[in-house]
Amino acid sequence: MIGLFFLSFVFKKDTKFYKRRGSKLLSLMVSLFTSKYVEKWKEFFPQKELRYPPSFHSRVISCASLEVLRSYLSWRQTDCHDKNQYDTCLSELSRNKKMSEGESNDILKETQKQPKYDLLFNEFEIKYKECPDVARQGSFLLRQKVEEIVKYDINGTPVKRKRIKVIQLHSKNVTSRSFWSTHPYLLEELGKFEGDICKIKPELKRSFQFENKLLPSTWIVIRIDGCHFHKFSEVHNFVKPNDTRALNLMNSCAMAVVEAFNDIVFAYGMSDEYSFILKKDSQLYGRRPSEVVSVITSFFTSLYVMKWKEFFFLTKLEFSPYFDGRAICYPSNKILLDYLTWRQIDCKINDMYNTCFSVLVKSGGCLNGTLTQDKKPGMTKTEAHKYLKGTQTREKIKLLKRFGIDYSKLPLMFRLGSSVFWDEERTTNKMKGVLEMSDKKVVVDYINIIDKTLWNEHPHILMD
Ligand SMILES: Nc1nc2c(ncn2[C@@H]2O[C@H](COP(=O)(O)OP(=O)(O)OP(=O)(O)O)[C@@H](O)[C@H]2O)c(=O)[nH]1
Ligand SMILES: [Mg+2]
Ligand SMILES: [Mg+2]
Repeated sequence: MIGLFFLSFVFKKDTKFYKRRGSKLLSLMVSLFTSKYVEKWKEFFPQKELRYPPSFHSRVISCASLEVLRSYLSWRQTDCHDKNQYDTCLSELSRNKKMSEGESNDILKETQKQPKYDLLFNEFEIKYKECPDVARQGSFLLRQKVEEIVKYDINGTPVKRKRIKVIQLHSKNVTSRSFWSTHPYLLEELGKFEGDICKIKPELKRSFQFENKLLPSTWIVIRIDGCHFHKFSEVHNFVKPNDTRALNLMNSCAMAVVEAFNDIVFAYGMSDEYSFILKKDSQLYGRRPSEVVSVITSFFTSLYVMKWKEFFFLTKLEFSPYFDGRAICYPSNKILLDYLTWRQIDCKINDMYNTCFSVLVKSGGCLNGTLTQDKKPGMTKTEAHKYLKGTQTREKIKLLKRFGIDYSKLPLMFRLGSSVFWDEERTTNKMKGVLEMSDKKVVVDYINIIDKTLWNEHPHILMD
C-alpha cells in the first residue's frame, strides 16, 4: 500500500524470504526501493536535478492474523487521509490567506475531520471528497491474474493466456469486505477472514509502533553488504579480483555517510561491505534499530546510484544495486576492536585468495595488465578452487611469486581495506615553519587497524 510518503509491502504469512530475518527484510526492501527511486527520478522530474540523496526508513511489523493485517492497513489509510486533509488546509491557508505555518497550525490543531471539510469548502470552495483518490486514500498495488492476448493464430484469432500482473487500485475503505471480495487473488494469497473489523483497537495500534531499543552505552556497528554483488560485479564488468573504481565508489559513499551522520566515528570497508561505528552514547533515532539500520542503508544506496557515473563513466547501470544492513552492539573498546580485527583479517584472507584465484584462471597468467613469465593457459574455476583448498598464506605468497607478483607490493586498499574517519588536516605554516592542525575533515586511509598505532594517534575516535 502507498500513502503520502510511506509504503507498506505485505509478505505472505508463510514467506521464507531471507529466512524471515527482520533486519535483512527491512534493510534490503528499503535499499532496493531507494535505488529505484533515484534511478526513476529523471523519468518523473526531467527538468529537476536530484540535488540531495534521498533516504527512507523502514521497519518490520508482524501481523498474526488477517484481521490484524487489515487493521494495520486501515490505520495507514486513516493516517494518509488525516495527513492529506491537514496538508491541503495548510497549503490553502498559506497560499490564499498568506498565513504562516505556525498560524495555520494554531487554527487546525485538534480539529476533527468535519471542520476541515467545512473550512476547505467555505473558505476555498474545495470539495475535499473530489480531490484525487491517490492523495486521499493512498494506492494499493497487487498482483492479479489477467487474461492477455499473447499472439494471433493463422486465422487471425487472438490467443489469450492468463498472466499475473501488478495492478494499481484505490479503495475508500481497506477494511470493507467489498475491497477484499472483489480481489479474490488477495485472499488466495493471504488466507481467509475469521471475523470482522469495526474499529482499530488502540493496543494493536500501539503494537504496530512499538520497538525495542539498542542496548544503551554500547558501540553500535551498522554493517551493510551488497546484495548479489557477485552477479552485479559480473554484469558491470568489474575488474577481477579488485576493481579500483568500485572500491573508490564505495569509499566515496562511505565518506558522505560519515559526513552526514555526526554520531558515526569510524567506518571500515572492503569488497561490497561497509561497517559504520556509532559512538556509545548515540541517540540517533532514539537507538531504534530499524530506523538506524534502514536510514543508513538507504542513504548509502542513494549515494551509490547517484555517484555511479562519477566512477563508471560510460558503464550504464544495468540493474538496481541494493544493500542489506544489520545492527550489532559492542559494550567495550576491546570487543569493538576485536570486531574490526575480524573484518580486516577477512579482507586479507579474501583478497589473497581472490588474487591467487584470478592468476590461476587468467590465461597466460596476466594480472592487472602485467604479463608474467608463466604462459600456460589458465585453470578452470573448479580446478583453481581445488588447487587453493587448504593452502596457507606462505604458499599463496610463493604461488604469486611464480607469476612474478610480489603480494606486499599490491595496493594497500586491496590488502587492508579502507578506513574512513574525521581527521585534522596537517599543514606546514611556511612563515613559522611549524606543523599546524586545521579544521577536521573526513578522510579515507588504507591502514592497519589491528595495530594500536592508528588508535593511539587518533584517540578521539574511540573516546568513551
Ligand atoms: N570482480 C570484482 N568483484 C567484486 C569486487 N568487489 C566485490 N565483488 C563481488 O562481490 C562479491 C561480494 O561477496 P558477497 O557479499 O559474499 O556475495 P554477494 O554476491 O554480494 O551475495 P550476498 O551478499 O549474500 O547477497 C564478491 O564475491 C565478488 O564477486 C571487485 O572489486 N571486483
Ligand atoms: Mg554481498
Ligand atoms: Mg560481501
